[in-house]
Amino acid sequence: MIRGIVPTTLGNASFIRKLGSRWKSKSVSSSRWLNRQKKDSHTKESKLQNFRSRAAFKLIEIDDKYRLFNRKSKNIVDLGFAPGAWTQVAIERTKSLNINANIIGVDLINCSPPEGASFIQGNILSKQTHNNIKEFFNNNKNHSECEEKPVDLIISDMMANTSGIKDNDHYASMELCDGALILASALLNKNGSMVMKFYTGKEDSLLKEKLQKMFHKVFKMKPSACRDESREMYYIGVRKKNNTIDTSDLFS
Ligand SMILES: C[S@@+](CC[C@H](N)C(=O)[O-])C[C@H]1O[C@@H](n2cnc3c(N)ncnc32)[C@H](O)[C@@H]1O
Repeated sequence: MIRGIVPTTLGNASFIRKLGSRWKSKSVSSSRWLNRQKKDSHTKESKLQNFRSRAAFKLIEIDDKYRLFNRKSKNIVDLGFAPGAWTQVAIERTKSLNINANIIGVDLINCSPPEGASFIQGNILSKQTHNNIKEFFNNNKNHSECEEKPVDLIISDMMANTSGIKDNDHYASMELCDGALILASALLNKNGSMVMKFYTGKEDSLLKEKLQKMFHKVFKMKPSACRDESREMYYIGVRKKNNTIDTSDLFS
């Protein structure tokens, strides 16, 4: 288990985009009573089912629809792991398929993984974190020699602390998605899949285009476990086209 790897500074990563002047100010929408009720019922249910957070239900819904966990899901990366509910779902779903999967959670904040998973503390916008993930799979081989890349599935629920300023939150989310895509281009197997959370805004279709360059099919989904007023949404990229996808193609 790798723990306590201190994140390197954001500025060190060559691929970090400069957000610059795109950051603009806008007001936040208020939450509605009905939504709060829905959230509360998921929170109660997550306690009943011993999930670390109600986020578990979002992944369960996505997987029920798109079957991300399958017999090939032997090596899984959970980006934005903390507090760990998605990893709990990954452990449950792979066990139910009789797969002894390597599951590694990655997060900026330190957090103990549930039994059956490992954890790296790191920033997805840092090259060092990508190297640490690669090293984890080099040391925990669970794939056949014919597979060129070590990862079969990337699940990303990453979200930076929201500011309430829609554009800022959107661009911060796009940056995290780019970090996840760069990881996928380097480590995800041909035919591997990916789910990523994003905060909706002007660059949604640009992100979709990048995913379409990498995956055979791309779907958009807002699980019912998300609050209606929330701008969070998920893209699901199914079956990576090639082992090697040049990041310069993605970002051109
Ligand atoms: C909504 S929470 C994830 C909940 C988690 N999926 C679960 O089921 O418990 C979003 C997480 O993304 C993490 N995060 C935000 N920016 C990140 C970054 N640059 N690198 C890695 N993790 C990040 C946050 O620290 C936070 O824990």
